[in-house]
Amino acid sequence: MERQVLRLRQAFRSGRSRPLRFRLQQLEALRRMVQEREKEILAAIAADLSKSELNAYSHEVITILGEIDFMLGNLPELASARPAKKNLLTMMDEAYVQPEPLGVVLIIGAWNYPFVLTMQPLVGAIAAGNAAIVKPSELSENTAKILAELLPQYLDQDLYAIVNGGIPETTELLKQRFDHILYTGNTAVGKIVMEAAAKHLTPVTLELGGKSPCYIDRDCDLDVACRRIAWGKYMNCGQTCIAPDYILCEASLQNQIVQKIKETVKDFYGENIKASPDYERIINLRHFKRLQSLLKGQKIAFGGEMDEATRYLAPTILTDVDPNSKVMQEEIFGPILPIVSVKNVDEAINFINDREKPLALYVFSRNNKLIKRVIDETSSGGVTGNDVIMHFTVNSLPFGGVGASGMGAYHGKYSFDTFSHQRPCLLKGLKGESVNKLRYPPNSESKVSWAKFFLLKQFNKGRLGMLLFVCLVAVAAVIVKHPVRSRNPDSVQSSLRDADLVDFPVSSSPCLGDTGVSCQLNRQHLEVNFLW
Ligand SMILES: NC(=O)C1=CN([C@@H]2O[C@H](COP(=O)(O)OP(=O)(O)OC[C@H]3O[C@@H](n4cnc5c(N)ncnc54)[C@H](O)[C@@H]3O)[C@@H](O)[C@H]2O)C=CC1
Ligand SMILES: CC(C)=CCC/C(C)=C/CC/C(C)=C/C(=O)O
Repeated sequence: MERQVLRLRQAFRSGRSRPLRFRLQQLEALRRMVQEREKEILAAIAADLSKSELNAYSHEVITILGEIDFMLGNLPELASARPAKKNLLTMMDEAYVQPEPLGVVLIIGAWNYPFVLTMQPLVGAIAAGNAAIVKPSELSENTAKILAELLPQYLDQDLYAIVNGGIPETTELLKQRFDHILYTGNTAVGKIVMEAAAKHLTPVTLELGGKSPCYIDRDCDLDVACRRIAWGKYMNCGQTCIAPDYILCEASLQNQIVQKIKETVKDFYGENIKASPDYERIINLRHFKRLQSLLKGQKIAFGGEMDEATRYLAPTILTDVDPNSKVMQEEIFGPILPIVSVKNVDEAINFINDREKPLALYVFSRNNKLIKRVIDETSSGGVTGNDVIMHFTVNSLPFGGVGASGMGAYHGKYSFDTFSHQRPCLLKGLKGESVNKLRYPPNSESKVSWAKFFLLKQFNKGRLGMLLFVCLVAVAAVIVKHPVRSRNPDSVQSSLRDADLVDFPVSSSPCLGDTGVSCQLNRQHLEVNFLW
């Protein structure tokens, strides 16, 4: 492992991954890989999650193609330096923020969307100019295998590597020094990753899980709400990090919701759900048994059928769920939908705030004010109002958790930023020492006042602004000097001590050219003396 990371680091040091042209070529190669090897990729995802190839395409491949296209279209702008605002002391200088790659990054993916959760971060890492190691989940072994086969055929092998294996391999990888780690998976392993990263002071993005609540208001189109919730809950057999985990609603709505979701499930998957190509299976026996145990002692209002041999668990709804029961203590990550009664929206808000911050929050209502209120009075990684999951698909929105549901974010521009360092650059010339005097020792009250004047003023108006500024100073000089002199010339003259004067090198202004003009500013009387 150590050697592999070293090899990538050497390739990164060579500077090969930095030029825009190279990054664009690699992203195009990745797109070619997805297009040319689509069949193999879809077959692998389908095998891992008992998913139809059509669903594998719409759940995973579309997102990656969209992300690559976004980067190809926006990379020149994302990677270019951005001019920064300046203060009076630096107005003659060049100030900008230059995004730069971090170095060698590690991407650890989860099994539930095994292609998108490894490839989408990789697109960001390549776009930002990094070298990267990708570690797919061992639980989605077919996708892990096909990625190990395909990535080296399309991408630069010295810069991008794939490591397959289980906990021992990941543990070994985590001992190495990386410049960033993006991990997707459960919270317990998230802590392991963060602890390992801390040893090298490596920054982390943690894409974790949690229980994403779904509040249904009394004033709502229940048909629409239930259809959308059923789609997001039972997609991928509930194994979606941002699936609505449970429903909060007034007790009077419970039976209608059960009825409407039941009808929707029939519309979606037919009478024989087991035979539907659109209904997936639980990833493995361990997760199947975990889900089975969550049903113990619960009132099953719908579903509940299961088949251990094929790891089939029917779309299920639990009613009158006790908030203290096991199913309400951990992320469900399966097709079980508990309904918990609350008296009103206030109780729903308190219920949410009494628990860890979730990865997603959903609110259904005709009343936009109520939706905004729930958003304002709670916290979550992301929110969709009157739908579920869909904020994930908008790549101009950052995707990530908060609190226990994670830290950092990615997708689109946010991926680029996650894998970049925003480097502040200030380029000064070697002239202007007369102004610099105010920061050189020995210090004085006067210099501090001038430093305040120069540093606390922003100046970003370009050459024309500069000219205007100089004119203003000149006008100020004329206006201030004459009236003050005529009122009390002695006090002005006596206050013109050396300590109060700062040379202002107008002559170094590019807009004035080398005129030899400079002026002295007197901080106490706003006096300007031109020295020709
Ligand atoms: N925020 C997000 O974008 C997403 C979050 N998730 C969350 O992920 C969870 C499901 O994924 P998991 O079952 O955790 O996936 P998993 O079992 O595939 O583990 C995730 C990764 O962690 C590694 N890993 C596992 N145990 C480890 C250990 N002891 N030390 C080091 N590395 C280890 C695995 O090799 C794998 O690459 C859910 O909680 C879900 O909500 C899932 C998808 C997306
Ligand atoms: C056709 C369509 C709008 C599909 C939506 C696909 C989608 C958003 C799937 C969820 C993706 C995902 C990676 C979830 C997760 O992180 O668990």
